[in-house]
Amino acid sequence: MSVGMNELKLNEVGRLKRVALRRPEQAMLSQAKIDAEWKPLNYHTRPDFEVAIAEHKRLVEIIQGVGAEVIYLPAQESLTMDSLYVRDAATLCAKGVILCNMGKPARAAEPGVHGEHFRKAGIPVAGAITGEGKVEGGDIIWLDQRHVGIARGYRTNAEGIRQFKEIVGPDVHVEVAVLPHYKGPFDVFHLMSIISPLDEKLQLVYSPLMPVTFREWLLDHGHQLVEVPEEEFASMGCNVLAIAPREVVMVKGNPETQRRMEAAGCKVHVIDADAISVPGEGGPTCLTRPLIRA
Ligand SMILES: NC(=O)NCCC[C@H](N)C(=O)O
Repeated sequence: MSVGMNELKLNEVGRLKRVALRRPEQAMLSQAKIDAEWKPLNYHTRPDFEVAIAEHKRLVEIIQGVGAEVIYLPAQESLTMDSLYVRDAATLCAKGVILCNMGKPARAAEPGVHGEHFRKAGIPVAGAITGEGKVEGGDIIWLDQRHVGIARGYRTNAEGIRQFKEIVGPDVHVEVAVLPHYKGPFDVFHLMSIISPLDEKLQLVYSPLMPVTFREWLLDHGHQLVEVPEEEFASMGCNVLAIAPREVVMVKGNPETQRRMEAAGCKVHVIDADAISVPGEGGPTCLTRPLIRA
């Protein structure tokens, strides 16, 4: 089936043309807010506000380096500093943005703020996950226009997946990856914790925690896998943002993963992320909500 003229191109690897972010200044607001929130939100350590601002600026420069337009999401009283991780509150379908319904209760207000801002900016909102349905954007990867992977885990439930399928329609194959318990319901463990697309048929994966059916499905569809070594999983080696095909942003401290991606022909930008990624476990994919890709 051909892609209609006004359909969004759905993939996670095309050159970024438009992307939404929220700066630490609007998500974290101040060191006092960070100090009040980091433990209740289950962060590993206390992020430093000034370091976060500097690290985020560098990420933005890299993204703008491929010509992407950056849209900044606003601050809002109802948001916690988890709102830095803008990917999770929305996902996409061919007709526009789908607002999510967060599996982490403390993040419940985020999709509403995304929606309000997108509507004001003229970005089409095509649907929303509601009621008992839970979906977070980090649990969804679009492989192409007609194939999408979604995780069933602690952040995305069966009712959320049912609603997502209804919104994307019968022409899209939705492959469900049932995640393992791993560290339990209070940890953050998304589909994108174990897979990051690098190119159309090239995926960075952490196989030890991959559902067998999902891994086999990728292989059956001709995908090649670059493996993250065990010692680089906890340091977010597997959370890598493609800003163009085989051009990626990764968190520093994962040299073997970097070497393997370079051996697969990737250009790798390494960012310092001691404040914006490591404490809250949100890597470059979580920090960005791509809206338009080539
Ligand atoms: N897509 C992602 O993996 N997002 C990371 C979100 C981290 C945030 N501290 C959370 O627990 O939701």
